[in-house]
Amino acid sequence: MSLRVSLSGRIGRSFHLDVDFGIAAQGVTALLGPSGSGKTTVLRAIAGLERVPGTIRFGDEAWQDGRHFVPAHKRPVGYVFQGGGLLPHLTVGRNLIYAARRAPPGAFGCDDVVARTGIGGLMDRIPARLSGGEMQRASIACALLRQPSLLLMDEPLSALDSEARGQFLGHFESLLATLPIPVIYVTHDETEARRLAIGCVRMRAGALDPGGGPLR
Ligand SMILES: Nc1ncnc2c1ncn2[C@@H]1O[C@H](COP(=O)(O)OP(=O)(O)OP(=O)(O)O)[C@@H](O)[C@H]1O
Repeated sequence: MSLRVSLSGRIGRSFHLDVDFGIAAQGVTALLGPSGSGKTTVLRAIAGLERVPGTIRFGDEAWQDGRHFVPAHKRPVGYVFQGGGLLPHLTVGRNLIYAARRAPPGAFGCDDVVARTGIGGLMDRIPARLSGGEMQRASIACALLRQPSLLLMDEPLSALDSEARGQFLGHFESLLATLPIPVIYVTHDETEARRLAIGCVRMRAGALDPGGGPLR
């Protein structure tokens, strides 16, 4: 299902967000822009974690409009944060069970998700014993087991050094390309966006960047 986002309002004392864009029903869309341009705020608004005036529609459902605001826990959204989002006291396997137990029935089976993310050998590890790349793969697995209809990723590779990032990008490329749901991938790295995404939304200072153009 496609997503339509139209938001306009002030965040805090001085930041004004004003965006209007749609993304395709499938594939990866990069949300690109310099630091402080409002990318995370847009992602948080889509997830229902931030209230910004405007409308957000997913397929024929209104997640927010002038009258309704669907709370975060009722939006079928998976969210992968910069440093991962695993519960630190649980092993990877227990994190997966925890994520799956709280989810509705859906398209992503446990074996399929473990195979896609390549984390079969990590089940008994606690998050503190994972590398940055392993942490991100396990976080993606947890996000998918929550059976999202839309996956949001906020600079998932930013905590990795450049060597790990290079190694991980290839794996990530095939993982994201085969997901049957739309993905919004926040980054300020044009190369990363070009490798992973089929389209992009560019932001600058809280608005869409009119001079941004397509991925290059
Ligand atoms: N809850 C808030 N209260 C006040 N200001 C906020 C809030 N959330 C974000 N901001 C401000 O909004 C602006 C955009 O922040 P945001 O994190 O969305 O940018 P970003 O493009 O994701 O940046 P980065 O790439 O550095 O993560 C910043 O100036 C930030 O200080």
